[in-house]
Amino acid sequence: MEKIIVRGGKQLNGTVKIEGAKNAVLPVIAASIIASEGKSRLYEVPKLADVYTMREVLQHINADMEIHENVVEVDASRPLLTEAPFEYVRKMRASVLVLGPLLARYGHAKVALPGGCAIGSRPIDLHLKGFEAMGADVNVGNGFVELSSKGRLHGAKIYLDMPSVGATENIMMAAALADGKTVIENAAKEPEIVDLANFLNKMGAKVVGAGTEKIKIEGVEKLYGAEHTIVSDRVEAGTYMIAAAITGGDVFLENTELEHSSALVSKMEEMGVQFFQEPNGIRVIGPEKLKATDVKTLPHPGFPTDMQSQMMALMLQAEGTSVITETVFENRFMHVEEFRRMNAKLKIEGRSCIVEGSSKLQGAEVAATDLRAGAALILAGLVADGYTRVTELKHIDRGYVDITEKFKQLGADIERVKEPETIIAMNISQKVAETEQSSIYS
Ligand SMILES: CC(=O)N[C@H]1[C@@H](OP(=O)(O)OP(=O)(O)OC[C@H]2O[C@@H](n3ccc(=O)[nH]c3=O)[C@H](O)[C@@H]2O)O[C@H](CO)[C@@H](O)[C@@H]1O
Ligand SMILES: C=C(OP(=O)(O)O)C(=O)O
Repeated sequence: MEKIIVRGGKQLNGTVKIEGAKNAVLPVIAASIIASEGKSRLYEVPKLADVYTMREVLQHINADMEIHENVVEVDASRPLLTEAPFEYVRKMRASVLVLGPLLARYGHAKVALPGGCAIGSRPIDLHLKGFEAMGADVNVGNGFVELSSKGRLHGAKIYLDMPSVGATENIMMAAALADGKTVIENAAKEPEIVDLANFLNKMGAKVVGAGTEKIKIEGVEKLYGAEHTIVSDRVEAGTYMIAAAITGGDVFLENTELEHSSALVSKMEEMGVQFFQEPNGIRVIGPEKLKATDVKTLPHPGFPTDMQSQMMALMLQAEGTSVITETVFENRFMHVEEFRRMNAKLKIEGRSCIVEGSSKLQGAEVAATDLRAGAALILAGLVADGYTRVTELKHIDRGYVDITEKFKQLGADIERVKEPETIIAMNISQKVAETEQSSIYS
């Protein structure tokens, strides 16, 4: 079994490069299969497990996707299959984003229904409501959702009961090839939605209003391959902002901008953290003492749920009591139990978690329950006494490129080890490791 082992107590300083966003690249790759002519070339693609899963999905349906370092090329000009089985959806829910493109291009799409996951039940009813409004027949059965339309989809006015990111993306992609005009009301406003709209427009689509609550799409007959640079990952950036803050360090985040992280930055400023926008990135300086604050997760531009667990790690070090309220997902507090294993004082009341600050965190063996929870446990490990061993790294690998190397470059005592090789591979503070060996590996 692989583990990330962190020894707390190091202040982080230096520069870290932020990758292209996972939540932008996945829909953009899905959109690239709408192009029946020409290749798409994508830059700043993060080398994440999810990107490789997306390649498996594309290869399964007969599209060609090549990854060369941070550049991805997609050629979907051959006839495609229109079915994606459960093995991909199980690994990565974003596989459902091929529904809109396949339906629009072929009038048929069949994808395994995603189940619930560690953060909630996550239905796709709003995606289906949108497709139905555009003229698709929707059949759900035997663990699959099957969509079909007689001829081209038609434009429609679609109101989303909540601003779902995935539903907005799927509907936008389907509407790009539909006959007539589609209007999505109460659309999601995330920067990743804007990135997808920009890519679709480069492919020949006519999308306006992305980033606002009303998106208008005038359908066209054909889309073409296009070149695009993926927007930078605001959640990866936020994770390193918290790393700087929690260790009282000074970190420069290259390839990111404050504008996409306003809610997080405001909250961290309230806690005493300083931010400086510089030409090519953001400098973050942690204070000597952090102040408590309260946070409620909301759709963008509200505080992102994908930063909730990392924020909890930071609040555990603040002076005073903080409250986090999770409104986006119904069950995104699985990390609370893991933090408690590190001696954190946390109490869940309904959709809120009361976080007692100034915790003397202790290293422990803890499991990443989802990708952000995994990152949050590493952050807590940076300030805990002794060694924190984080397991279930497959979650972390879905969302973070080279997380161990990046933290090490900033000065953290951190290693990723395979269990049998643990003792040999550990070169973190070798002397201390030797003296504490019995407690670390017991
Ligand atoms: C690949 C990707 O981009 N993932 C992000 C995306 O996920 P995802 O697109 O799945 O998230 P949504 O915005 O769709 O989900 C938000 C809420 O709406 C509910 N819902 C959603 C669709 C639907 O048809 N019915 C319904 O009830 C969900 O259960 C959830 O409670 O946005 C989330 C919210 O910012 C982020 O945490 C994820 O990192
Ligand atoms: C929940 C997340 O992703 P996904 O929607 O891909 O599970 C995330 O990125 O935090």
